[in-house]
Amino acid sequence: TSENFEFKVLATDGKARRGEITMPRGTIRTPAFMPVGTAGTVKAMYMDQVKDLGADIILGNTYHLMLRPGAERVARLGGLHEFGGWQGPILTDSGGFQVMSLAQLRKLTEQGVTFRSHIDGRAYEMSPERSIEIQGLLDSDIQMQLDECTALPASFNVMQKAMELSLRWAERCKVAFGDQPGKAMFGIVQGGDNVQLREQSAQALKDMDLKGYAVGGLAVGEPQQVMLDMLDVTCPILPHEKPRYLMGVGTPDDMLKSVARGIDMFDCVMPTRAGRHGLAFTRRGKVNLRNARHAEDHRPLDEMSTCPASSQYSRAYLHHLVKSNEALGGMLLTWNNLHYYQYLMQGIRDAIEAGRFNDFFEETTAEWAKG
Ligand SMILES: CNc1nc2cc3c(cc2[nH]1)N=C(N)NC3
Repeated sequence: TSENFEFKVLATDGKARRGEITMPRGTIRTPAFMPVGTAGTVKAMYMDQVKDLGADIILGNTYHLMLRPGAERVARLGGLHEFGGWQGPILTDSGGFQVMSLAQLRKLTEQGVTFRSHIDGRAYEMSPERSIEIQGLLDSDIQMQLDECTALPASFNVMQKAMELSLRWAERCKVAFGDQPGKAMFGIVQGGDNVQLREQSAQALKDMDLKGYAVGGLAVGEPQQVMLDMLDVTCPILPHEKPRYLMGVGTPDDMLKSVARGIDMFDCVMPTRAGRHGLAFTRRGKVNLRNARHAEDHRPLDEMSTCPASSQYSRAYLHHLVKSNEALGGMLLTWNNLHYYQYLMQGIRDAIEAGRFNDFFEETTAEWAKG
């Protein structure tokens, strides 16, 4: 660990990077997958399990936590780490995306966004300054700028206005964040699916000399190739020696292809949400435990896995739990899925170090097809 925020690229293989971020609360091995802990909990998991399966950092959401239990309340209770029992680094999203996707009666101006809570309809306003203030009250280690997320498809003009507003908000967040050595504030590249806007956004954020850079406004329903094309444009402009975080991504396939284009950090609700809905990610592809074909299949999901959820329960039992909507079903599949995601990230990190990422990519995708 270090009293500062330091990112080092330890090895490269093509555009793929193996690195590490050292911070006071711990070291983040990259490429990294961050389990989503939206409301201060990784749903259906104990934090000890999350740690044991290899996660170095988790994600929390400003939007959800400011509505409930409230940022000032979390601060009075010692901050998010103390509150939820996660002692490693926490990255918090700024609320930009969640306000646009969850809140009601949103009104966006240069100053910020006003909205009503999707929980109880109470009115709130969120400015870049307030978002950074909330993330500070949560004692977040990596804080995201407040940005305007446009849904795709959108007109050039809409994407341009949102990208330019997000740049002005990045400046205001940088000022509001100030100088906090052991913490970081990341900018977010916007620009929709437009090459020029993406280039402008990345270049302008690079000139702000921030500690890290997220690529946002993607994984909002656009085809995977559009997302990958935007990475091909954005990553080469971003500074080599700063971490790159692709927000909201993604499936194992998304992550392999994004690592190949220079991405270092990921977060996605896929493994946890899919787990609660009966979908298992395994080294041999996806397994839908709702399917009747598992009803008398005594094999575990993956007998070779070191995760008990994957090796010590039959598919038949998991099928029964899922069909019966038993709490244990979501618990075991969430555990399996997060374990698989960390197993995949470990394989990616090892492969880059060994200079064999392309081979790993081929082997891994071929194994998924085996089923
Ligand atoms: C699930 N897809 C997804 N795309 C995102 C894009 C963004 C984000 C969160 C996301 N999640 N948070 C932001 N503050 N901005 C961009």
